[in-house]
Amino acid sequence: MEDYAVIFDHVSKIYTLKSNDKKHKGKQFYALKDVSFKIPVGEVVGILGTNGSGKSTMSVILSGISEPEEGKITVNGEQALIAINTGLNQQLTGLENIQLKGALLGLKKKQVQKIVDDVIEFAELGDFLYQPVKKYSSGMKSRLGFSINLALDPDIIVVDEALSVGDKGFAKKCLDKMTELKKSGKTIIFISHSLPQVLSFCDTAIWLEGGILKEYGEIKTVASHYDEYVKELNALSKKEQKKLLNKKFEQRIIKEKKKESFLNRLFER
Ligand SMILES: Nc1ncnc2c1ncn2[C@@H]1O[C@H](COP(=O)(O)OP(=O)(O)OP(=O)(O)O)[C@@H](O)[C@H]1O
Repeated sequence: MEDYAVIFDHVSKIYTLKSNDKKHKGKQFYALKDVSFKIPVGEVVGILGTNGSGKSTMSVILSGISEPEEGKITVNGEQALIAINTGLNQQLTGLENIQLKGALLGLKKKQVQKIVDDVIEFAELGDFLYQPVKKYSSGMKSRLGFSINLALDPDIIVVDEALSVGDKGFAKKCLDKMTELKKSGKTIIFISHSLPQVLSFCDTAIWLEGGILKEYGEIKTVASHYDEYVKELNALSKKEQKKLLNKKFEQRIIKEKKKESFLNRLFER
């Protein structure tokens, strides 16, 4: 088991629909349904899937922010999520955010100072480090979040679209850093809408569709199947696409339990 960084064993995540449509509002549905896989230590895995397929849900579960309703997750090592929205406190300055994170993790003063030094060097925020985060651009927030989480030196790194914001120069710097971490044997789970980025960076891929795991395997194979699927989907008219997606979504809604019939109860006895 130690050979695996992450094990998902029949994991399901259930959300309540917030939709305005009266038919479904308040009903529960599967954001992830019965997902099982094992990620070996040191593997770099891409998560692929169209909009709403469950990628971000997977990232919050993988990083321990949210718990699944069904199934079991085993994580061997410290994990960290690097995302656009990294849960930074908007009222606090960049520096105070680092200190807060350090305090929450129970780090010593020296360890916190090391993180501050690393962030100053990597995030290139200059004097903004002493400004409230609410004054930051989205690129700056992502730089701060990325740098803090990297400075914590986690064993398992979950990257959720964070590399797609900010300027090209910083995105390249992040990608270089990720490549360095990949070489050092870290387990990386990479969520991105960009198929070329996933293809060039990952060893394997998990393809999610409608909350279900469609495929997990060698990157080139999964990426080509996914690409074929997206092309087929895009070839449909907008009306057909909508109809298909609605139909697929209906299948994720949890139907209310049917009332146990008198006959069923009779036969169970
Ligand atoms: N907190 C929440 N409460 C209710 N529904 C949610 C919540 N978070 C996500 N969802 C819904 O769960 C489904 C899966 O969403 P998720 O964000 O995981 O998909 P995704 O693959 O990351 O999509 P995208 O590529 O558009 O970011 C979607 O239908 C989404 O609307």
